[in-house]
Amino acid sequence: MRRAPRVTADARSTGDGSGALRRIAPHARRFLARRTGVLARLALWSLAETGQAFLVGYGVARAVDQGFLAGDARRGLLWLTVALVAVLLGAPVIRGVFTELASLTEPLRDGLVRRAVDRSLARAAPGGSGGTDRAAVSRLTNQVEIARDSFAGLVLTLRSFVFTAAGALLGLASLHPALLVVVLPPLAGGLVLFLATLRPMAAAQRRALAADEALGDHAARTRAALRDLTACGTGPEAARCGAELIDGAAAAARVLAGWAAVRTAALGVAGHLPVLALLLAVPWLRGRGVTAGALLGAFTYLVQSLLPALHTLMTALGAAGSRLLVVLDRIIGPDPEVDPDPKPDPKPDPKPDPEPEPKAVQKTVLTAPPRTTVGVPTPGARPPAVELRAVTLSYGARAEPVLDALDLCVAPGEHLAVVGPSGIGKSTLTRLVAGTLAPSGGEVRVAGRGVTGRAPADLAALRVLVPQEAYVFSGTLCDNLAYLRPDVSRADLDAAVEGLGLRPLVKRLGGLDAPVRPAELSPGERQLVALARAFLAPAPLLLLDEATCHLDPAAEARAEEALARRPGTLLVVAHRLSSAVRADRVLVLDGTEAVCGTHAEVLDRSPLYRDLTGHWNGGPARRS
Ligand SMILES: Nc1ncnc2c1ncn2[C@@H]1O[C@H](COP(=O)(O)OP(=O)(O)OP(=O)(O)O)[C@@H](O)[C@H]1O
Repeated sequence: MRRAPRVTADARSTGDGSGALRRIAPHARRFLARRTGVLARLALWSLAETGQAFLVGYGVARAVDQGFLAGDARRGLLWLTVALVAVLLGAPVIRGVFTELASLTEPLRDGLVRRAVDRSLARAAPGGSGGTDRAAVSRLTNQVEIARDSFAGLVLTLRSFVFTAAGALLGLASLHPALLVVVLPPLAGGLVLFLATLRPMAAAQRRALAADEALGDHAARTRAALRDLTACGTGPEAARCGAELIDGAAAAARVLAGWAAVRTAALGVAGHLPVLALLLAVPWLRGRGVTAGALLGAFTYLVQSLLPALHTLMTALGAAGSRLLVVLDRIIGPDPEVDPDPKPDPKPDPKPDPEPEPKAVQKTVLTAPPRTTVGVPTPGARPPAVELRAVTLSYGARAEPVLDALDLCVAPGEHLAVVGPSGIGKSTLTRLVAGTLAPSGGEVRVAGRGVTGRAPADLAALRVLVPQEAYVFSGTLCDNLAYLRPDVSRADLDAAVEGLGLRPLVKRLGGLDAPVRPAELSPGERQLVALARAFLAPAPLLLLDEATCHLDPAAEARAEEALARRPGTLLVVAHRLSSAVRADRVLVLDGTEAVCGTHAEVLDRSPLYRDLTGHWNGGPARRS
């Protein structure tokens, strides 16, 4: 997998925009990669803006030099008409741009709403972190709209700035290269000054949003508990707490306003200095043969094209850009409900990066610990239970890979937990190992045999995959349990029932030979049946893809321990910390960097794992 520079887990909490950027970037790349057609059409419309920007200044310069100053008023008017037509052409161009823009912003809005609803439901559902997700209302309404509007504004202005600036700078160069020498330095200086304010501004924006959500949450809680507060006489305390939150929100808004003022100052410098520089440099430019028309054209470029585009860009990037980053991070990034504003970890990262790999080989090699195997199996030794060699998986020809050059080696008998944020590729990995999905590149081997293209019956002999939604068919309970091993003995069946904790269900149904009506089983019971069926399967490798998500922690622990005791290898997509802690090793997928090791090792090496454990614990992560 590609290695990214190490970013500490607290980058998000300290409000550092780079942490949010790192989390958002893969999603953004995937989103844009799926819309190359729209982007190409936008670029085509925008090219017209380049021509328009070029013609406006060029027309004015030629009108003066070749027309009015040369005594040819007709020619002058003709060039001015060219400039005027260029301005008027802006209307159909903007119409085309807006038509394409909707194809970018509406899917973004729909995706964010889906994500916010999913997260809220996951929190509220049994097995989720529980509680009412009050901030969801803010995310679903206010924040999604902010994201859509900010994104639209950003695309509009970024695109307009790039294409207009290209046209204007081309025009300046075509009038006289010396004009660029005068105009470019103050312009670039202003831009750099402005860019320096972006990070602190994003941090201030994040704190303002967090304060806003905390206030909303407090108001909702207080309203719900009004009777109790009055009965217990703790109303004044709740009011004091509310007042503190209001003060905090006001302070955050003031800091934000302060940065907005600094940004406006930077905008003033960048917006006016080039004009001033051009005025001061007139004698020098005249000495270099710059004509009066070229000077007038240059002023037209500055006043008409470059500076308005720069002004809009700065306003959009400063306000919409930082707002978009912060809002997207709150909707897509780690659940902000868990840890709205944790304190930064005062301790420096105790360990440096593990031995860095040569830059040319940008992949992560994750081998089993030496006690079980070495990277390359020795002749005669048992092959690894699972082996991934430079495995890459993209769901589309031009889609960003979900897994990128991943190497992994799991020893026979090992228990590996796979963790990572939602949508990172955990199910994709299990499907690749199960052989139901072919990699775009690289090789997947189970027990030393390639799985790609293998017949279903052969695959069934190698592995069992238990997905989140367990399948139970009509028949007897015994039929269901013995499905993958029809010749199973009664003693083994009993061992599976005991081990997996199925006894209460067997009793309720009236014995192993009682008929099962799948609709009458709870999701947890269905999962237990599927797990017991996998427990009895002869295949040496067991793949559980969140297959215990409907079980309570105790039932999950009992089932996983039984499955780990079974001879064979266990690969579990974990959705609770306890599930990862039970495993021999944990594989953390985070899109740009995969880390594998024991729970303690990955806790130390992976900031994402620390974040996840913090989330699972219902509070900030602790180092063990
Ligand atoms: N059949 C598919 N076609 C296109 N994209 C897909 C397909 N299946 C998964 N994806 C995408 O691949 C990425 C990884 O998905 P995957 O289901 O492997 O993630 P995950 O880590 O298991 O997520 P979760 O924990 O939410 O189940 C996601 O962006 C998902 O939208």
